[in-house]
Amino acid sequence: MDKLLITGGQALSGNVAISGAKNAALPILFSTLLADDIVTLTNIPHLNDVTTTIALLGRLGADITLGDNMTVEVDPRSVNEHVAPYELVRTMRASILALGPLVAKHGKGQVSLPGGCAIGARPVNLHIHGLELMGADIVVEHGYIKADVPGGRLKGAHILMDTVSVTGTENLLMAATLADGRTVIENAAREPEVVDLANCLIAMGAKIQGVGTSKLVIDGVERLSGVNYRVQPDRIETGTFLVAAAVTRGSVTCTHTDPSLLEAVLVKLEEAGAVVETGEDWIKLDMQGRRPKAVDVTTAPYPAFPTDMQAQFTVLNAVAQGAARIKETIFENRFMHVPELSRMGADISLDGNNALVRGVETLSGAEVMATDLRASASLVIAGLVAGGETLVDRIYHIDRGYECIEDKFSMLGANIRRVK
Ligand SMILES: CC(=O)N[C@H]1[C@@H](OP(=O)(O)OP(=O)(O)OC[C@H]2O[C@@H](n3ccc(=O)[nH]c3=O)[C@H](O)[C@@H]2O)O[C@H](CO)[C@@H](O)[C@@H]1O
Ligand SMILES: C=C(OP(=O)(O)O)C(=O)O
Repeated sequence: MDKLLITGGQALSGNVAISGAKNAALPILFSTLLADDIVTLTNIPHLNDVTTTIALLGRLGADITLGDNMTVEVDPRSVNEHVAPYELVRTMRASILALGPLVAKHGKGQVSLPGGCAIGARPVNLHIHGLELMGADIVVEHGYIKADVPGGRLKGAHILMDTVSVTGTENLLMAATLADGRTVIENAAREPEVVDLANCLIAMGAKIQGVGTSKLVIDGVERLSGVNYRVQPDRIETGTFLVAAAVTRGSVTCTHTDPSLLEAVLVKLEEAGAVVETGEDWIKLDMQGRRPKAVDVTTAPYPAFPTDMQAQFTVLNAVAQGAARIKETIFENRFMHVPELSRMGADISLDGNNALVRGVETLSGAEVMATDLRASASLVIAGLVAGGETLVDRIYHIDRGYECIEDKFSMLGANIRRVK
């Protein structure tokens, strides 16, 4: 199993090109199932989750061609299978996004219940309930969600989401594009990845109003066409590199990104003492050799501070001047990086969904275990600033969501390499 070996102590400096967004690429790849023609996607990141999604689309019968520079061409006309099997779904929760398109386009679909996940229970009741309101008959048995639409076509419905759910909104949005009549999704997620998906669907011919707001109004159409679509930059990868720059007291410019997607994160980095400059598609962070100041963080749905940046800010606070509180409001078990950071010398007390982090002068390198995607990223950042060597085990989590992470950090001057 691969591990990352990091010798800490270098201030990061230079430019890093940000990849396409994992959490936009995945729903957009699944949305190709809705089309009647070839969909060509660009800026698709080279990640394990993307490979899994492509394998899943292929298993359903789609014809997939990989081009240069991570261009993916999906021809969904050959789809003849409607079951997303456990062996593929278990590695990636986003597989649930096959359900809405299958049911909308083919009138039936079966998706294995995504397996247990490290950061919380993550039920899919909102996905199921929304599809039921649109007329699908759904049973959950033998570990599968089995959906069938009497008459073959979903009907428009009024759906009030109990909780803001990103993939829940995406699944129902995709389903509604081909339903008969109007669907209204209230309390919809406003995350940029939902917006990117909606824009792709609109380019395919979908009729969607309220994009980027908490009320989506979708008038179903008979068919969606093929399209050429470029996936937006990854705001979480961007934020991860910016925090790494801040923690190592360096100066890094993220290119090929979009500062407008990271407002809450940039505000917190400035509060921590970083000098942040932005252009249309770049962000430069300069710590000017100074130690960051501790910043309080509360995670919440977009446009508030993202849960996917919480672990990285835990590390920032762990080496900052002062103490700060981190409150996680989205997932009930998203502090698994804390015991590992404590083994590296961090001073963090946990109380339910609150962490009190008291900054220490230095962390010390240790063997640590990656437990989930962003927790893993936080351990890498900790390794970059710690004294001595850090060995991060179980980095298959990182490979789900960060493209060539060791190459990108190496180019910024980090001493990091992949070992077997
Ligand atoms: C592939 C993808 O895009 N993953 C992102 C997505 O995950 P994901 O879409 O799984 O997260 P959700 O937005 O659905 O989860 C938000 C909260 O709603 C709860 N919930 C969700 C659905 C449901 O049917 N019932 C229910 O109770 C969840 O347990 C959680 O407490 O949004 C999260 C929140 O921004 C991010 O951390 C993930 O990186
Ligand atoms: C939690 C994440 O992903 P997933 O929803 O795919 O587990 C993430 O991207 O941080």
